Amino acid sequence: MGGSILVTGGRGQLAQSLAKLGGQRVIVVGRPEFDFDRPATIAATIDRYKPSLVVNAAAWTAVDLAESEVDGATRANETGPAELARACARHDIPLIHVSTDYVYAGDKGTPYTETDPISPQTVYGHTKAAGEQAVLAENPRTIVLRTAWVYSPHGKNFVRTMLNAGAKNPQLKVVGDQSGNPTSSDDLAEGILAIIEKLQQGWQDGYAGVYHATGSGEATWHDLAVTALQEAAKAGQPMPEVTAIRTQDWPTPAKRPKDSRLDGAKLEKVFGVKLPHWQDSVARTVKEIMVPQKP
Ligand SMILES: NC(=O)C1=CN([C@@H]2O[C@H](COP(=O)(O)OP(=O)(O)OC[C@H]3O[C@@H](n4cnc5c(N)ncnc54)[C@H](OP(=O)(O)O)[C@@H]3O)[C@@H](O)[C@H]2O)C=CC1
Ligand SMILES: Cc1cn([C@H]2C[C@H](O)[C@@H](COP(=O)(O)OP(=O)(O)O[C@H]3O[C@@H](C)C(=O)[C@@H](O)[C@H]3O)O2)c(=O)[nH]c1=O
Repeated sequence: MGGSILVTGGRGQLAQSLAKLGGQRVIVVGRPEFDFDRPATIAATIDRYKPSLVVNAAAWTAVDLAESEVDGATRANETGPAELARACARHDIPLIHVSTDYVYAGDKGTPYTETDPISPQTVYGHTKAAGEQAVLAENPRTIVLRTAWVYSPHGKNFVRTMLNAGAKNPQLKVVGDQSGNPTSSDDLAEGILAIIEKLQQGWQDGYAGVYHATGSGEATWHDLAVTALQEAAKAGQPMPEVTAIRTQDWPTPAKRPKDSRLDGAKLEKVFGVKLPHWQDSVARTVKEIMVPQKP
């Protein structure tokens, strides 16, 4: 398996991190060339590039909007990935498909392991859960990575939202009763590249299945906001007052899991991959965001 690595989701956080860190082997495709809303583009892209492995980093990630845009979310998160997995299977191409902590209900009270039952509570979670099942069924060489709370210096993510909000407002309110594992998009990309290196030594049947792949350590959204804003303050941005609020005080169309912490032991055991602690990675990411722009 020495050929190219095809990454879908071109302008997205994870695809951009893989493009940055993966070297010349990585080919990134995005819309309009590769579009889950136009299913003919899926097999056509595989036939065109004939990759040795595919990473599916394309998805509908607008959690609240998915509640009212069920068809679009279903095409991007379920039926599109199913077609992609079929196209890969026809050519024996391994597929790494990225999924989410939002497939869990969030009421377990301790970190989830991969054998715990899933119980999505939102359209986004349902479509991602159905996508996981579909890709695993369509291609026997599929690895599903459930990640969570992804942030990066680019794109739309909670860390950037907080930095922008903190630059404009002296007071912010952020939920402090939802827990999870913040994950740097760059760290996840490094982890995926390490998995691919292992796969290059030969596919083993035991590899197929679901893995948790998140940053080490846990946080509430309030913890994440405070850490990001403290790092920004070190670079000169005024530090706002950040009040921890309850979920019911920040109503959203889609219900977020209360506690979606994921246990990453399986990924470490099978592939030797453990992602860095979120606090270190948030500090690095905020520094990257705060670099003064050249005039
Ligand atoms: N962001 C997060 O916090 C988390 C993400 N994940 C999962 O990680 C993966 C990567 O997420 P991330 O990089 O943050 O996502 P982004 O939202 O940054 O990027 C998603 C990409 O998917 C593309 N896309 C959306 N719909 C379609 C479609 N119908 N056809 C083709 N491409 C499409 C978008 O294209 P365009 O630029 O053209 O709009 C975008 O480039 C996804 O599977 C996501 O579910 C899991 C947990 C947390
Ligand atoms: C912007 C903001 C949000 N919140 C709350 C709302 C919500 O409960 C929580 C997170 O907000 P967001 O809507 O930004 O994050 P959200 O879109 O729910 O993030 C999720 O995205 C998808 C793609 C995933 O797969 C998940 O792992 C997760 O990262 O913070 C505040 O309390 N204050 C704020 O100022």
